[in-house]
Amino acid sequence: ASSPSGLEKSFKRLLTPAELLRSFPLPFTLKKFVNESRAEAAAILQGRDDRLIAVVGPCSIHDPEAARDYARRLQEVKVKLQDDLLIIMRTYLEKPRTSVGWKGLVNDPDLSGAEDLGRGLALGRRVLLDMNAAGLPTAVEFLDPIVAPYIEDAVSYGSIGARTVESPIHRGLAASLKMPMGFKNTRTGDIQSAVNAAVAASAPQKRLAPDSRGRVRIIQAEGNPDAHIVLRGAESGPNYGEAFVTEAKERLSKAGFRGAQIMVDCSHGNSGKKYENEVVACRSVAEQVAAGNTAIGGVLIESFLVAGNQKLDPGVTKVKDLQYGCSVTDSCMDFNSTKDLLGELAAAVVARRAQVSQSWKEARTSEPASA
Ligand SMILES: O=C[C@H](O)[C@H](O)COP(=O)(O)O
Ligand SMILES: C=C(OP(=O)(O)O)C(=O)O
Repeated sequence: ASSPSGLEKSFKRLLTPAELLRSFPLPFTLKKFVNESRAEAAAILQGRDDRLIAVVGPCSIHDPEAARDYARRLQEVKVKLQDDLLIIMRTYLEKPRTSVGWKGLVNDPDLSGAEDLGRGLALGRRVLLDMNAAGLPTAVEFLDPIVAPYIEDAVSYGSIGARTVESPIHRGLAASLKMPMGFKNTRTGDIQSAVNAAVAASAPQKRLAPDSRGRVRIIQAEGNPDAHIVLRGAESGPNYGEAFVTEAKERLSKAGFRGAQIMVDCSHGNSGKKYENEVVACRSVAEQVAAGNTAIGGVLIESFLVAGNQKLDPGVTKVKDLQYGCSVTDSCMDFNSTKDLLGELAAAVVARRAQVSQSWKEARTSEPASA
């Protein structure tokens, strides 16, 4: 095949989404599991289910074996706390960088700078299938819209990140994805951009996208019924406090969203990228929930087997020298701290449940999720 731009040397044919899905299919039982997990997350975000969503896992997946190891442990906690939390595993395969850096498993599966995207897509999809098979629904950030059809059937919760939240392309992509989609505030802390994105993604719209055979088509996106916002803090400081949650809720109401819950990302600007601060952010959320705050629908937590992070310089770092179970992107809390924190969040849900009146419950269940 020849390149449309004439750059034959860099032009390599990729499997179509249909071909990759045929090689690594999502079995029927897991398809059902994904659908059920999406529905559970949607019910929480609409306030019909009083649990919290906890999206928990490494900042990025770089070692599929360590991801499987982590998933086995997280699944036990998921089952134990399922009456109060819906635990979903952060299975982030694409990393948006502030300037340069490793771009994630899909872009560079060998962590070498070779950027073998064909292998990356296949490996990324297999990791998602493995997480689902281990009993964990998955969450990803959707970054490159071309990647989405290769993986989206195996994803139960999606995010549009702080760097792309204002992009009409990403808003349009979210409008056609079938799982609840969270929109982050910008890196400068602009919450309104996330609200605007949620409004835009809720609307039915036409967009250009490749179909499963790679042919570009005009797609009719239905609009995402569970678009919501995620407070992730800013360069200037955190925004997980009660005043920010109230402000976000007011902005959502003004934009016509009444029942939509807010998610709080305990990492990034809310932790200043230090895992120790993530714990502080998460405890604040737990306290707000325990005190009866009904606007909070969940948290995102960066966590791996061991605490901290390590430097990965693709092409320079020797992969065999990397520490097992330690993040190669943002710093993560370790598994034991994660387990304790999830227990605290579950206890906060129990406390909220005990004090939130029947009339509130009735009011929430009779409200539409979005106007
Ligand atoms: O979640 C991960 C990082 O915060 C994001 O990819 C940006 O990282 P960077 O600022 O190190 O590029
Ligand atoms: C990059 C991420 O977050 P944010 O968009 O909030 O920086 C992430 O969650 O991996």
